[in-house]
Amino acid sequence: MRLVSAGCRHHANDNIADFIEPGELEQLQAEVQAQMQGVLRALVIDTDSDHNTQDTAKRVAKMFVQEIFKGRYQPMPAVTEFPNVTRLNELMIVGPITVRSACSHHLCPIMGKVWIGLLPNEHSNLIGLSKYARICDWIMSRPQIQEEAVTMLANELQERVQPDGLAIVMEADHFCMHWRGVKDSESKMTNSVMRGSFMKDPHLRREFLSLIR
Ligand SMILES: Nc1nc2c(ncn2[C@@H]2O[C@H](COP(=O)(O)OP(=O)(O)OP(=O)(O)O)[C@@H](O)[C@H]2O)c(=O)[nH]1
Repeated sequence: MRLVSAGCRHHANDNIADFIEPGELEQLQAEVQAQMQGVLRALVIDTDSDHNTQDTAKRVAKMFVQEIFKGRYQPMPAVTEFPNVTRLNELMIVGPITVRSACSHHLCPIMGKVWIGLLPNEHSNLIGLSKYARICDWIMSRPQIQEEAVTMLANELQERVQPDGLAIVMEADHFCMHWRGVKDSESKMTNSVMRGSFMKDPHLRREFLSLIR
């Protein structure tokens, strides 16, 4: 309700941490548990006598809220920014960072890897290496589609680091294609975002792409 009156978008891959008051996340998880119990009932699973599913609704609610979709409910991880004192302006690459996400359409897992390339300038902020993986995990721990996930990650890094160039490549397995539906277990999705000097300079782009192979 507060989200609606504030005009705040709350799509599957949006973060709503600013609207969660202390104690509300526990209430939200309890509501997910109750609704999940209803889903199991609708699936005609006798959770009273089936010892394997007695606590499934509780486990699934905890998994959604505290684990696999935590990037919707928790604030962005703290990121310390350091000034670029030595004026680094060479290509740097972080990766492969492991990606664990889920597709917005079927809530099936997306498992993959991300590579991040940055060309800082003297005004850029440098952030600790582990923070790339933390920010990535925060963005990916939501129901996503891959195209929007890489754009969200790029926007977040652009804002923090303000580099001259930013490149992101993501390669992932989509279990909605492997496990169900078309059942094509070999195909992967690869996409990229190239900004600033990676867009303008084909040599830089080639150097990045050759180093991540
Ligand atoms: N573009 C894009 N599509 C995705 C992503 N993850 C899953 N999908 C696709 O989203 C589509 C959802 O399609 P629908 O036709 O509405 O659903 P469906 O009938 O269950 O589709 P099938 O998977 O073909 O059985 C499927 O083709 C999925 O493969 C993603 O990250 N990006």
